[in-house]
Amino acid sequence: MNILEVSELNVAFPTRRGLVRASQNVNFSVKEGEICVLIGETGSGKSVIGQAVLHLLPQNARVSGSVRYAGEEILLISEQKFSRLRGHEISLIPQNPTGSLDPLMRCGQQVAEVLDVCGVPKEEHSSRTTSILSALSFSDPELVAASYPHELSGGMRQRLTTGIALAASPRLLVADEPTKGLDYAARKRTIEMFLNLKRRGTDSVLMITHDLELAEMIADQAGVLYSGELVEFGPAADVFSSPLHPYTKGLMAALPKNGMTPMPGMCPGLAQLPDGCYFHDRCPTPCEENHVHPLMHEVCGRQVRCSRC
Ligand SMILES: Nc1ncnc2c1ncn2[C@@H]1O[C@H](COP(=O)(O)OP(=O)(O)OP(=O)(O)O)[C@@H](O)[C@H]1O
Ligand code: NI
Repeated sequence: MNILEVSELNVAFPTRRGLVRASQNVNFSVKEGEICVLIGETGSGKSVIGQAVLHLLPQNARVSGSVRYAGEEILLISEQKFSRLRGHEISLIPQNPTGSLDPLMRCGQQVAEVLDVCGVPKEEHSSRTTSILSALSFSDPELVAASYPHELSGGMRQRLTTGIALAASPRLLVADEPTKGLDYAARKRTIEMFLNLKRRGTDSVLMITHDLELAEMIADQAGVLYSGELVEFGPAADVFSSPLHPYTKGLMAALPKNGMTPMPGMCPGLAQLPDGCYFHDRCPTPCEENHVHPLMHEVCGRQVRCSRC
């Protein structure tokens, strides 16, 4: 069953430079128990998709299309209706863990507070908190539960906010750049934590990240965004091992294990997008005719937006 279905999602921002088309006709879905990762360069429109799913887009955003959660349309429903889903059904791992923690409350209590709201009996709070913290790769979960946020490192705080998001047993977890700004050790722990979730196999996750190594390790499905559009979407193992779109090929070639070959050029401005292929100017194998904008089509069980594929 699909826990999340995004169809024909369009998000645009009116600006002085013109209409910034941050998300264009985006289509993808996430199955229950699956980890779906969206990758792409800065400004390609990854976070905007997460914000649309979580009703976190700014007021001035022009939004159209459909986002279905467990079969129910949620994109343009009232904030009052959406607030019943937020936290319990759909939970966000915030980018800034420090701002989302209460500095005066012990970490275990902050997890237990969520358990309480979700109706978990008081006598189970302590054992449930310990098991949640263990799943997050904390070597001493009891000690973490008894600590205050300032006593933890940045990486530990990041994992704790994930624990708080998981405590409500949400059916869908959205994580935007969970390894951003973490040092080597903290990033390693965070990756371990997501690998634990993957092994558990019950959590549905939409992850947005620049971290291609993390994406490759944990994703079941991967979507590649370029200039606000998906250019490739399909099983992550295939996308990483045999990319089809020339942009995906360029991203993979830039990975350290593949020789770190940088991709030349820049993506076009989202307020002045060309009519044809957005990747045309950077493409190592551009098509001769570039009048028609390529559509997503199926190739080898994947969706690809390239007229040469
Ligand atoms: N409120 C806004 N007003 C105008 N433009 C915006 C607004 N929010 C986002 N954008 C633009 O939309 C585009 C997509 O932004 P988004 O944050 O989704 O990119 P991203 O892929 O998540 O990038 P990063 O990897 O840097 O986080 C960017 O060009 C951004 O400048
Ligand atoms: Ni982002």
